Amino acid sequence: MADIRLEDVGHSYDGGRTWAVRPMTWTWRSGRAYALLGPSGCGKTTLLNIMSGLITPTTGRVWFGEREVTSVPTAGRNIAQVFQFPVLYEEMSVYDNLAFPLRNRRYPKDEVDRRVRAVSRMLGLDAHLGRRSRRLDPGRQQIVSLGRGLVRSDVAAVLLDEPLTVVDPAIRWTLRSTLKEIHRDTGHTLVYVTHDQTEALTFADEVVVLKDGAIVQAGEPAELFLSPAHEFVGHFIGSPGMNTLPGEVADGLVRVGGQVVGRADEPLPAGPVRVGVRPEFARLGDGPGSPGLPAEVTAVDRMGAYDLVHVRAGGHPLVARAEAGSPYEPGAAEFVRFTGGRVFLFRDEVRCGQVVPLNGRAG
Ligand SMILES: Nc1ncnc2c1ncn2[C@@H]1O[C@H](COP(=O)(O)OP(=O)(O)OP(=O)(O)O)[C@@H](O)[C@H]1O
Repeated sequence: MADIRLEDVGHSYDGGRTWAVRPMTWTWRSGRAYALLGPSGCGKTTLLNIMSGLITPTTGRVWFGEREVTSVPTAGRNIAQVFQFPVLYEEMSVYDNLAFPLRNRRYPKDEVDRRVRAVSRMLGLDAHLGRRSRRLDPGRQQIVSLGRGLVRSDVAAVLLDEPLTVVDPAIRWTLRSTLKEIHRDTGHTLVYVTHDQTEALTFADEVVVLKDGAIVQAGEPAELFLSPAHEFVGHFIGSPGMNTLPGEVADGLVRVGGQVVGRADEPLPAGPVRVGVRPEFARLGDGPGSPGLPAEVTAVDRMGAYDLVHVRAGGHPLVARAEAGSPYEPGAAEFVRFTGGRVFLFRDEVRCGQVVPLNGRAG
């Protein structure tokens, strides 16, 4: 297996008027499990199809290790692909469907049997191996398709395009951890397309966030949560997502609604900024001294495990997270303190700095 490298790769469906995938240079490292995460229409499937060879990109070159494959069709790329809906031979048994990709590559018979049974066991298909595939419900057929994608060990990559959509939500969690287990076992390079942050964060070693055809940030799940480099990542990841408040920087001070929140950690030209803080790092009740703002509670959502406290701070709505059963009630005046050194400044959606206490380090 080798890295898959996209060199200035972009794709337009309309002769260059708009880009479904904007020209990008990016490497999928061999053996890693990636989630390709983004909203509908951001270019995930197009990017996946460029890797698999279903689409020849409008610009740029695709490399599998030292081999350029830009114009090589799918069959010549040694890729396994799993789609949103089942793709299998309905008249064949589940066993034969799983064995098909191996027999096709002339794996020895006992190796075929060993691999089919290993994948079947992990995906919970043992009781169905002898059944004709068309007799299975669509969810289980999709699990067989997943098995077909994972059964070979010698593929350049396994590309999965929203593979669990038709699977019963109750078993999606189990399947995601099974996929991780299979990944650990085989060391495949996996690229898993999803628009669901939970799916991405629970599955991947690395999450690649795509917006409007461009990668805006890639990193481990914790990094995307704790240190969003782009406003979109702050909003799209987290539940609820990051608060963003319109603010101003002048002489190193950051203000929201005319109130000083804190100081910018590095020199920034004066002008508007957006101040981003996740609900998890917005705490009520402590006095000034760290970055923060006076706030008035407007509503409290009692979520069971925790409370979400809605406030107006500096004239803008903001959500803070509190312990379950917190004492806050609508109308109460509080101070919302930004904790953990995780208040970020954004300009043109891109992070340009951080807010720190007026005198001292990030609080
Ligand atoms: N065959 C096509 N012809 C023209 N435009 C297309 C075609 N396929 C996709 N597009 C457009 O390209 C952009 C990216 O689409 P793509 O399907 O890659 O996004 P996606 O992130 O996978 O979306 P979804 O999650 O809805 O499948 C969208 O604006 C889409 O309308």
